[in-house]
Amino acid sequence: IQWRDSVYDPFLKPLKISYDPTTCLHIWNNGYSFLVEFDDSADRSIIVGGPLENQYRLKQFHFHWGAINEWGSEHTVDSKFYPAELHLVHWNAVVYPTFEEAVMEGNGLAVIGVFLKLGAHHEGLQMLVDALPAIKHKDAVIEFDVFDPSCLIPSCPDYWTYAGSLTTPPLTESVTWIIKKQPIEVDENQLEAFRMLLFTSDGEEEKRMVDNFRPLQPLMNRTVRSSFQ
Ligand SMILES: NS(=O)(=O)c1ccc(O)c(NC(=O)NCCc2ccccn2)c1
Ligand SMILES: [Zn+2]
Repeated sequence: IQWRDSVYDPFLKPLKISYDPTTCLHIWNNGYSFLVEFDDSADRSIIVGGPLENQYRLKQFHFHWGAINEWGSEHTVDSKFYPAELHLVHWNAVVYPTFEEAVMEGNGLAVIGVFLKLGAHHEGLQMLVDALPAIKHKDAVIEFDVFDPSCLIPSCPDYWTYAGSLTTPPLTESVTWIIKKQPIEVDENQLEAFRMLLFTSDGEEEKRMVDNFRPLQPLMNRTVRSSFQ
């Protein structure tokens, strides 16, 4: 994202986020990141508005991070990397019967990206951090009863939005990206906790889960719109 090249779109609406914390199911290590998954069998945790034509259901959120604080995010702002980036993944259950089908279609997914910057301790994130030792290895999963992911979303309503893809295989061009302008602050211990996770299963030679971000890709002829002037 090059701030000066983004185009203010006055027709962009505020993003409306309504999450039900009791839809939280479990937290697990999938060997690429750690993710918190939600019950998406009904419209209980949804987003609507912003650049979106339909409402989208929350399915999971996960993070990408670096081995050191100099990099880790999958988006940059004026070529600046953040040490980590949160992705809240939603799918268009109005139009598609399943997430798997939505993944293959242009208006199938909406992912909210939130930058993490080094700073103050983040109380809401600490609940996740406290669970990480229990899911150190690939395929480890623990129950996670109640968690409200809106505590991880900055209060400032400003965002950039553009049409993009999944950042991991299958890399399908099905994502309306909504990147929040304001980062959330987390402290060094919290970032270090992410870096204690492993890509590897229990019993395998340990490989620390770090640098699980996709390299920057060319914007080509895409326009990034901003919801703010
Ligand atoms: N990183 S992202 O673009 O927000 C995103 C969102 C929802 C997704 O299902 C995926 N990708 C995904 O689940 N891929 C299947 C598992 C996998 C395969 C290879 C690398 C990482 N993860 C990525
Ligand atoms: Zn992601």
